Amino acid sequence: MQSVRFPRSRAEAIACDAEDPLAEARAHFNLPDDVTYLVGHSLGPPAMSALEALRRVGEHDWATGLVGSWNAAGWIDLPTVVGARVARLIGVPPTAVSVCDSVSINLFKLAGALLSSGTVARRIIVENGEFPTDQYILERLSTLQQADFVRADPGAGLDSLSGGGILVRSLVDYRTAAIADVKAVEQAAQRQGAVVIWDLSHATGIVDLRLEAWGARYAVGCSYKYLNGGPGAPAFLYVHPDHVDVLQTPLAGWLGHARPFAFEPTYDPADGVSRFVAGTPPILSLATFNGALDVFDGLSLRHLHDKAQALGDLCLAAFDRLGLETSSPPIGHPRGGHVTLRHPDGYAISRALAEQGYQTDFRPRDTIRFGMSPLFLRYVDVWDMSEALEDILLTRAYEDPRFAVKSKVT
Ligand SMILES: Cc1ncc(COP(=O)(O)O)c(C=O)c1O
Ligand SMILES: Nc1c(O)cccc1C(=O)C[C@H](N)C(=O)O
Repeated sequence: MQSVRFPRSRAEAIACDAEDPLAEARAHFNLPDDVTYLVGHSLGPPAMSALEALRRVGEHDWATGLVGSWNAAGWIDLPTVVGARVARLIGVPPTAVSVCDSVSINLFKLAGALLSSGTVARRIIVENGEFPTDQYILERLSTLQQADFVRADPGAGLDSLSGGGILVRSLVDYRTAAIADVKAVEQAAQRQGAVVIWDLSHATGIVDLRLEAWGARYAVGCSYKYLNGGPGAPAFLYVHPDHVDVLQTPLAGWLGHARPFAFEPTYDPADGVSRFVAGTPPILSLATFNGALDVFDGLSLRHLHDKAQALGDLCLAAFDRLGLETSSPPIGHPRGGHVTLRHPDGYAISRALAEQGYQTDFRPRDTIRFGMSPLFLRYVDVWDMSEALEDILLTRAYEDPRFAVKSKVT
């Protein structure tokens, strides 16, 4: 599976970088010299092409083109134009994706539309341990729509599907980076007359997704992690074209209307997944995200995933050597783009690492996440980080009281 050697020394790590078929992608980014960025699983850094798009949309399209840019710069079509680019990365037809709103809102719209479609039992199943917004949004939606809400144990969502319903599942777990077997879950769900909405937030741009081939019909996901769309960039929503016509979004906004500029008093849904665009898109963010996607042109998701996997294995080997515990799939086993380290002093250790320029993040109660974004991270970065980690643990530098003070965003 991996096209790279496993480095056993710093020199070998440097040699791996020299042979890396993705090495040139790093030149698309302009990261600060004193930072090793291991948080691409939370907020991807800006590619130069994203910053250029942001400048262009602000200084040219908005400043000069003014309102005419809705037509001249194609703003009005951006949700579907950018959607087609995302579609390639998740393995679905180009017309099957709209870029709009946040993951939270897209989940609400999609699950709400399915609940009222009459095509599936009025029951939503979410596993405990799913990303909190998924749990909150779906529980509230169930209350609003008077549907059953079922909380399943982690990994047991499928067991709750007899009788049908809507299972919401992350393709890559936000804590452990474990990857779901989409094809198997879809087959099991479809056997029971149930449907699955996939949350692709931690999967898009890092896993070689083939959603259509795997039988997946519905998904949502964000753009600001491995796709590097920028903070607050709009999310996306996928519905397979064979299943979209029966869906009515509960947020029937004018830009999801078949003829928005006819200004008709009653709602008539647009064709296809465009009906899920509710109100005016955040054009500055959407254009920036469009620019960010240039980096993926001509790149193979397979290569990206293989490199993330190899970097993660290197990191896990260091944890092993240091006697540290992980909750991520072990060396050689498929996982998403990050690896975890579990330690009772996890927060303080992540702060101590940050002070040396190694940025990671922390999730309660004891988990540090190390993002392995393959577009800009080098083998030598992971090697050096593991040496810094070893030093922090040996000297107990993390016990400095400064590192106990929690910041608002961790
Ligand atoms: C799996 C998952 N779903 C949803 C979200 C949140 O989505 P949003 O803030 O776009 O609603 C995140 C991260 O923020 C996430 O990791
Ligand atoms: N979406 C975020 C935000 O608005 C602020 C800070 C972090 C985030 C994140 O992306 C968290 C992330 N989804 C996670 O996996 O924890």
